[in-house]
Amino acid sequence: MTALVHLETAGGVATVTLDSPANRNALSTRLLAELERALTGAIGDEAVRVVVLTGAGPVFCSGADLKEQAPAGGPGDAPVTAPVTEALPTVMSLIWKSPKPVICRLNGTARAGGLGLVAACDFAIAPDSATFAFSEVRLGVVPAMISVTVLRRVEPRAAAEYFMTGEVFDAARAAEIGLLTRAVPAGELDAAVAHYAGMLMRGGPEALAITKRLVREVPGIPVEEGMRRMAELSAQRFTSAEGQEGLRAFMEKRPAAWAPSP
Ligand SMILES: C/C(=C\C(=O)SCCNC(=O)CCNC(=O)[C@H](O)C(C)(C)COP(=O)(O)OP(=O)(O)OC[C@H]1O[C@@H](n2cnc3c(N)ncnc32)[C@H](O)[C@@H]1OP(=O)(O)O)CC(=O)O
Repeated sequence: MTALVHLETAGGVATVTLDSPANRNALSTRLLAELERALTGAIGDEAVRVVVLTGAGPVFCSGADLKEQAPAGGPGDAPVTAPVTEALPTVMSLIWKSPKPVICRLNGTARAGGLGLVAACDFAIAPDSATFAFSEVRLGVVPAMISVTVLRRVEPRAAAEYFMTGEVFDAARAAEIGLLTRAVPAGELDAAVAHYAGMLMRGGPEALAITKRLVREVPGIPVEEGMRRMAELSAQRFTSAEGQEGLRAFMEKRPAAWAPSP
């Protein structure tokens, strides 16, 4: 059986590719299981500093596999199961909680569940020709699982507009509302991804993992408690082995020599 997800690692970057272009990389049970395995492998590999998630073909991801979810018959049939509801949250959580930064390299358009993956990633870069839609309501379902990641990236007015209308919007608008980090000309996509990956490689791996957690968690902490806890954390970091190496490298005018990723 041909794999639906590939994992390749080179120069500290693990690239995870959704490879089911015939159905536009729809999130089938099998694709999600392979995606979970590939991400777990990439995140757990101490040689990996940055994970890139991308897709093969013209579309990054068309969302839940609608053929797998579809009812088999007519009224009176057994209730339809929804396998995507077991696996998609697991995969989004893996990306969200990964101590390593995850860049989504959108090879093209994305819809619904695919946008849950996009929003789970720390960075998302797409060609300016890509289009987006939260098409769930038009199918009589809801953007429930993906709302957990999308509502942490997209500003509320835009989320209400696009969740409730299902309207298609372009990459420039997706960047404006916080769904994308950047929309770039298609020919500049790989250079943009390499640029971000290169910058991420320069940071201390532990510092990056902690900073990723801060971005997630600090907005939920009351201000006074946040001030106290972050001052403690900052003091710990200046005296940590990694912080000390960063400071020595600065004094000695050389690149820091980081230990492997946590
Ligand atoms: C997670 C939650 C909900 C969901 O995710 S619901 C999923 C909603 N997704 C959609 O509504 C997207 C449907 N697809 C499209 O709109 C288009 O295919 C596209 C992504 C815009 C790409 O258009 P393009 O013209 O490039 O391709 P085709 O439309 O000709 O499709 C080619 C081929 O692929 C099949 N296909 C496309 N999308 C899916 C899909 N999601 N599932 C299964 N199969 C799909 C399509 O049927 C064609 O197949 P043929 O056999 O060739 O006809 C809920 C929560 O958050 O809780």
